[in-house]
Amino acid sequence: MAGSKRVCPSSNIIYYPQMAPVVITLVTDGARCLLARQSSFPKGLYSALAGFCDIGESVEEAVRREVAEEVGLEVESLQYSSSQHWPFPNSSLMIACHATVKAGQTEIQVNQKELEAAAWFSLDEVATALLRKGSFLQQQSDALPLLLPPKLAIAHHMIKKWVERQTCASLAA
Ligand SMILES: NC(=O)C1=CN([C@@H]2O[C@H](COP(=O)(O)OP(=O)(O)OC[C@H]3O[C@@H](n4cnc5c(N)ncnc54)[C@H](O)[C@@H]3O)[C@@H](O)[C@H]2O)C=CC1
Repeated sequence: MAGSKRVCPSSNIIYYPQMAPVVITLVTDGARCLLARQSSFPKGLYSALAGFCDIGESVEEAVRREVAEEVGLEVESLQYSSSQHWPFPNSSLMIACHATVKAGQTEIQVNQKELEAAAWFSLDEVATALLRKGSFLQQQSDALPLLLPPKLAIAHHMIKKWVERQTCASLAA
């Protein structure tokens, strides 16, 4: 039988492990993709938009709400991509989606409470950053090159998939 649990010996109440669903969305306007950073990220690092699902929300509703809340954009269409267990902060199920916004409605309004910065990046910029093997800790100068999440993160794979789709080519794993 699948599933872990603990039973309280005095009350017999069963406790099951908790896992929080998180949507992570790579937004594109067709030609560019939108990446964002929090002030806690290593210098130069940008990632896809992530946020915990609220109680009662579907994945689709969570994606639309997070994109609107964090960067003020309206999702036109979205597509589930893949998922990943993520142990931080205490077990999340990362649900990765690709989303598009309308070509004429791309002006970003960064929610400063949640993000330090967000910007559109071209295919060239992102493809070059994917090939970069820099260490986050070595970033000292103010003129920082774009850095992307490491291969263990689902965000990396979403960004790589987007580049592959745009170029119709497979990139090295
Ligand atoms: N695997 C990957 O590629 C990536 C994973 N992540 C993960 O996604 C999660 C969400 O990302 P962010 O919104 O940027 O995180 P965050 O750390 O900025 O969390 C935002 C806020 O959500 C609230 N929250 C709501 N439900 C929560 C819960 N069940 N557990 C903890 N906090 C909860 C808290 O108040 C927290 O301050 C984080 O755990 C982060 O590590 C984020 C980006 C990439």
